[in-house]
Amino acid sequence: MFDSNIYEIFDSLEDGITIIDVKGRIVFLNKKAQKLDNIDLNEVVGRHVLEVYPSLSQRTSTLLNVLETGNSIKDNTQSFINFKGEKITTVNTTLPIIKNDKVVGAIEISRDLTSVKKITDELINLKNQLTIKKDSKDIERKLYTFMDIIGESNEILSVKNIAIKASNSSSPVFIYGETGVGKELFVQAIHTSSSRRNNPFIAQNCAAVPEQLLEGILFGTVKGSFTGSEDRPGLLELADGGTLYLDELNSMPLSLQAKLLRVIQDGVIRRVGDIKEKKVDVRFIASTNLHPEECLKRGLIRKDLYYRLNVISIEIPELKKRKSDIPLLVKHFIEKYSIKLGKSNLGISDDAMESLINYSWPGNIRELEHTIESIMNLKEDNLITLNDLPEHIKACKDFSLQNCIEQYEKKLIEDTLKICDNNVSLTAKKLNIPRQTLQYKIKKYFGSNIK
Ligand SMILES: Nc1ncnc2c1ncn2[C@@H]1O[C@H](COP(=O)(O)OP(=O)(O)OP(=O)(O)O)[C@@H](O)[C@H]1O
Repeated sequence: MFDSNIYEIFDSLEDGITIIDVKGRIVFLNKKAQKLDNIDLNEVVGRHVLEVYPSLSQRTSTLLNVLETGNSIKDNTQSFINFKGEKITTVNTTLPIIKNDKVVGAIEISRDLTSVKKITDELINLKNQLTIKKDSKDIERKLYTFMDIIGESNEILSVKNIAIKASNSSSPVFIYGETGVGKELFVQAIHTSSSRRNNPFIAQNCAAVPEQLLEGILFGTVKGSFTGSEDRPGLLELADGGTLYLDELNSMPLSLQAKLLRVIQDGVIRRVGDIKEKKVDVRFIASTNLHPEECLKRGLIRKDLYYRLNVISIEIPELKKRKSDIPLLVKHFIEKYSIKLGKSNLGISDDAMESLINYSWPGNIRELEHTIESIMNLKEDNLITLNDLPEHIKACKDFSLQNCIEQYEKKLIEDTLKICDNNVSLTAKKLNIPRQTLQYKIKKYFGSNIK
């Protein structure tokens, strides 16, 4: 049917390839397809598809369907038990082979999603267990509250303010913020402060699972909705009464976004392949780490869905735009990992802190947390110094003369105040400067007035 060297190319592919002729007889299975089905090409070549795969019928075989209609079938999820008894899940695209305007066969390309499907099934089971056992003490999942959000900058306080208001309602929320800024932290805090706090909180990253499986994960499936499917609730059902957080919404296929919009508007869901509808009461929170305008411009998010979700809008600023929070966060993570690693609470030198403040943190708070964690794992003494920092952060120390003089001045004032028992007049006398000048410098360096 094809040039002989194309079969060699097919054999080198990661996807399974199955080819049948116009009579439905197997012409070729590449190596991956033989592995998926646990079948030897020599045993099946020339035999009819239904003879080789007795669990299929004229109606359910996509290859025979395509042969009959001449139309291709795209992204069809299929789960089946192969000849070794293994459960295999593939996503298939089946195309007619046309010569001189006539269908002379069909080709099926199968992407192996077995391991991904296994992981997503386990994930749903786990989320299911968490929701079912929400009242039992033995499986208590600690969700974040507003108390866990560290930061006193105006930027973070105004975001917190909006989020606290959001927790008083059940309206949808749309959150935008770069990766690692704390979106999920805020979402959890909104849930735990809301009236839904005793009901499920479920988070799903839309980019973490293949598009073809996402619909089943969200909406659930019924037996027979696709080959090998099972009766299983989706996350929308599991989140009933609670909050569903959809992270990286821009990775959700547009067709699924349309179905989601219907759920938000009508409050009813239908499992994949089901005819019955079910009422659900879910609070929706969605987020993206790409600016919403950009998502709309690139057509990654449906406009109608965006406007429906953006009832309460929250934008979490990057860490570099709220540098005054860095010292607090650093201290918080030092404390956190001191407890976790069973170490005494470490200190941090001024120049190390200065580099941490000056660095731009493209990975935001997650990067800062990992940096502190990794330093603390290696640390043997009690003070984090410039030398403990990774080179790219260390390089952020400000070596300008003005800064060096200021750092020296700060240290000198600190030491003299200590010697003088925090008596400002005595310290000023010792440093030979007017008392008011000293008071101004104390405020500048330490942010407080020492009497
Ligand atoms: N203000 C904060 N105070 C304390 N910890 C924080 C704060 N913001 C973020 N974190 C911590 O930083 C890490 C990353 O936060 P989170 O997962 O909420 O970020 P995200 O914006 O949802 O990231 P992504 O977009 O990659 O999903 C978490 O360990 C979280 O606890």
